[in-house]
Amino acid sequence: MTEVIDGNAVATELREEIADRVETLSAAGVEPGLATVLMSEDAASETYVSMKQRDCEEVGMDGIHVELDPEASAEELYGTIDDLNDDEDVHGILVQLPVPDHVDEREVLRRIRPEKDVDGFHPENVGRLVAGNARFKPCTPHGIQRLLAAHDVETEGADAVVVGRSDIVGKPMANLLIQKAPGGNATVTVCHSRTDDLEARTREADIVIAAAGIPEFIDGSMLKAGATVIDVGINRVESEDGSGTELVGDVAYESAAEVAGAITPVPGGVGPMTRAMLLYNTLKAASLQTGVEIDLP
Ligand SMILES: Nc1nc2c(c(=O)[nH]1)N[C@@H](CN(C=O)c1ccc(C(=O)N[C@@H](CCC(=O)O)C(=O)O)cc1)CN2
Repeated sequence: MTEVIDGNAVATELREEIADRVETLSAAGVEPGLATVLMSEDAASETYVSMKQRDCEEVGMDGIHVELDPEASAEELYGTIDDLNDDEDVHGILVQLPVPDHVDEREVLRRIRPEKDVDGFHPENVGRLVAGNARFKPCTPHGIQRLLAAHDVETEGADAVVVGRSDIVGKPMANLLIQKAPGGNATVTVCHSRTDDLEARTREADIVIAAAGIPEFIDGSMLKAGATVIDVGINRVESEDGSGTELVGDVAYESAAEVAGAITPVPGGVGPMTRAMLLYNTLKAASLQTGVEIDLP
């Protein structure tokens, strides 16, 4: 029987533990604050940001939301980041990606103070992660590590294939999986659009992380029997009956579930964990910035 890895369930448990730590900080006079910045009219980005704000409310964090016109200048966005960097009540800053083409994304990520960079995308935080001394692990790969642990999927000695090499998921995921640390010690292959014979690699893998951004790219014929399959894709496509749109992952779920030992659904798999790890990083940021120690969950 294929095990369904329920991200909503694991995220709910983690949120409860985070809410408990928020109370501890609050008793010490610290209210963790997360600022989200949206410079886009993309419906998906708007949804993700409002979900993040709702999550803050649920765990008792202070959610601050700034919305900028997508036509506004890059300088206006940089000014907003500078103000949030200087605001003592803001412990974490997240600029929802992607930003408009006229804005230099690298400059945006460099501009956020590394201590408030709860995405873990600032070059200093990327360097720390690669060196095995992460301040903030990027939310999606960290969430995947937590999901694997929650379902007792052993990474040590496992052959893992990461399909996708983005800065947000593929690269940090591969880095976390090779680290000499719990949730690491895997042998990792990173595949991408120029990889020859992708199937030959995925068929050898104990763990497949699909983060290519291509709807239903990985199917059952590409998997080893019993493999753990983690689907990072969130693609909105026309529904088969033509009645509207639906969300599908990078994995063809039905066909993959016939072969896999364990698999994440879309929605309800990796997405909720990405958001839960953002709360985790904000909690950690608040603790580090104020010197109030807590037991991170
Ligand atoms: N600054 C950042 N921007 C973006 C990131 C990021 O980590 N930091 N990641 C992605 C999108 N993303 C986070 O913002 C994200 C995507 C999806 C979900 C989620 O909860 N998905 C739900 C379904 C939601 C729906 O109904 O549409 C699920 O999978 O169950 C959370 C976060 C790009 N940008």
